[in-house]
Amino acid sequence: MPAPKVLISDALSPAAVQIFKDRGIEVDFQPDLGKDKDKLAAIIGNYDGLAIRSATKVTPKILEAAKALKVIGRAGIGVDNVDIPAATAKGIIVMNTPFGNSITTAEHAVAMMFALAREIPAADASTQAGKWEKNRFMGVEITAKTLGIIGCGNIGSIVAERAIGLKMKVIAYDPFLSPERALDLGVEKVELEDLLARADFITLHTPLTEKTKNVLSAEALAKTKKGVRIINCARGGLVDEVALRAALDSGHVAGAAFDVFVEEPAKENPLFGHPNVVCTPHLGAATTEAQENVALQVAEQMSEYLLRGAISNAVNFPSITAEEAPKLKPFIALAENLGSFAGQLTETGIKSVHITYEGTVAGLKIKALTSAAVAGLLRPMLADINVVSAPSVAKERGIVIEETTREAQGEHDALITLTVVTEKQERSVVGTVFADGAPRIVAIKGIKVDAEFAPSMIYVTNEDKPGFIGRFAGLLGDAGVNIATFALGRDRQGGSAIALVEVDGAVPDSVLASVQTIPGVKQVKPLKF
Ligand SMILES: NC(=O)C1=CN([C@@H]2O[C@H](COP(=O)(O)OP(=O)(O)OC[C@H]3O[C@@H](n4cnc5c(N)ncnc54)[C@H](O)[C@@H]3O)[C@@H](O)[C@H]2O)C=CC1
Ligand SMILES: O=C(O)CCC(=O)C(=O)O
Repeated sequence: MPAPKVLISDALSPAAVQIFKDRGIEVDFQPDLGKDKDKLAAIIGNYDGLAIRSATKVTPKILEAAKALKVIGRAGIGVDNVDIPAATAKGIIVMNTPFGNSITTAEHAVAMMFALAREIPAADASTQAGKWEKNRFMGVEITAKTLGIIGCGNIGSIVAERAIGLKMKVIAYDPFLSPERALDLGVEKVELEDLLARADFITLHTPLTEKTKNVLSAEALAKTKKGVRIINCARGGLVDEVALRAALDSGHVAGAAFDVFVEEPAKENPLFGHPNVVCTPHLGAATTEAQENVALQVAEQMSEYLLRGAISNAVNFPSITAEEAPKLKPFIALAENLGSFAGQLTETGIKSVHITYEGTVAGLKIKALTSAAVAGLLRPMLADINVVSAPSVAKERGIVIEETTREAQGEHDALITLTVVTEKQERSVVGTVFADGAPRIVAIKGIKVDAEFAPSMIYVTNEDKPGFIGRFAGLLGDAGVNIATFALGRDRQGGSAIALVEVDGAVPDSVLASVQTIPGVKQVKPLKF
């Protein structure tokens, strides 16, 4: 197999290039390419991996051209420059490095707080202009002041720890912060209104979502304490920039320090030019240490995925370690084939899917297996589905998915049972993986069989009556269709029977129609795996 190829289209630390090379991955380092979307679209089709920071915008158009792309690695935290639903729909794993730049970004927020409190940038400019304006710059102490943190996750918590060390009182608004964690951090968990009314400094550390957009709106700003200072080192759009400018102009807000802007690169901005505003060009993560951390980490993660199938810090797929990947592989194939078997027999809307993992397979990453089963199930109906996109597609369609794990109960060390409930019926199929690594079907609708999945198969359900096998084999023989393997099962003598037959090549419709006329035959279905 040729070595995978990775494109680095942003200014990552060169440490990443070395990691890829050391792992035997071909790497193309073009740090300015991300800014030229047409050039990126023209060459992206050649790569298995794309490593980026924030300048590269991975749009549906880029993804459309990315025919071989398997993984996008963001050397940083925010993945808002990647169209995740579009990448997911194409089965592309999107990874980030959730911790590598947190300390650095928290330190930037603290630096911005000091810059505001002591007007350092303006005082620096004035001093270097030879003005020596000792009386112009009257700062404020931060000791004993209240810091309001909006979003107390990785970065917010580090800011909280630092601020407590600086003898500030820290209050935090974060609906997902548990009371125990707040207690551990030594912060007071409050509602937004309370934070707005009490904070002397407010710092934002949430992602930009529908809920957090303009969390500091004109209305919210009006509820803040007069003289408040606001710091945003998270994402542009968390604060209404126009409303903030008005609050600065009126003197209600004493200062604002912004690293991130609604539009970036920010060439013009409502905040620019105000004497009490400090701005940096999205430098939160810009330290040697952080850039080295995230570059090394993203290169390691992408290499592990491309070479060993291990997934970590993916925002659109469960994590799988390099040790788990080879163990999972045959069960992923089994789950996908069981799903495909059920999907090919399903002709009405699917209401729910129940998957039972039994024995050793119950100890594996069942989320990944469920994704594979659902992808197999929906593929006969939806051509573009893949293991990464399957859960979200199922959710959009209102299909309920349930998983159960339990210890081995019968003769097999590991079993997967897939039960699909449609508008008309319930169908279940059971499979295992034998020691040779080949996935097999071991029961259908409660009837035992033993068959491997093959590229071309015929599934027949019939009444268990003498003569069926002879006639069936005769019809196939007369049509020149060779039978490779023949698996039979029945619930009881004279009851319901099934046949799962592997044939060489496709079976003409006319032959299937003839099989359907054999007395006692209920259903005949060609299957492909
Ligand atoms: N300026 C820069 O260069 C950098 C910016 N960032 C940005 O900083 C932000 C925070 O990053 P992390 O702390 O790593 O993320 P995180 O995911 O660890 O923390 C985010 C926190 O926001 C909270 N949150 C979510 N919705 C909320 C809401 N509606 N109201 C209040 N809180 C809410 C979450 O519960 C979570 O605790 C991200 O947007 C990230 O992209 C990160 C690194 C560098
Ligand atoms: O790569 C950068 O400089 C931006 C970092 C950032 O915003 C993030 O990690 O979310």
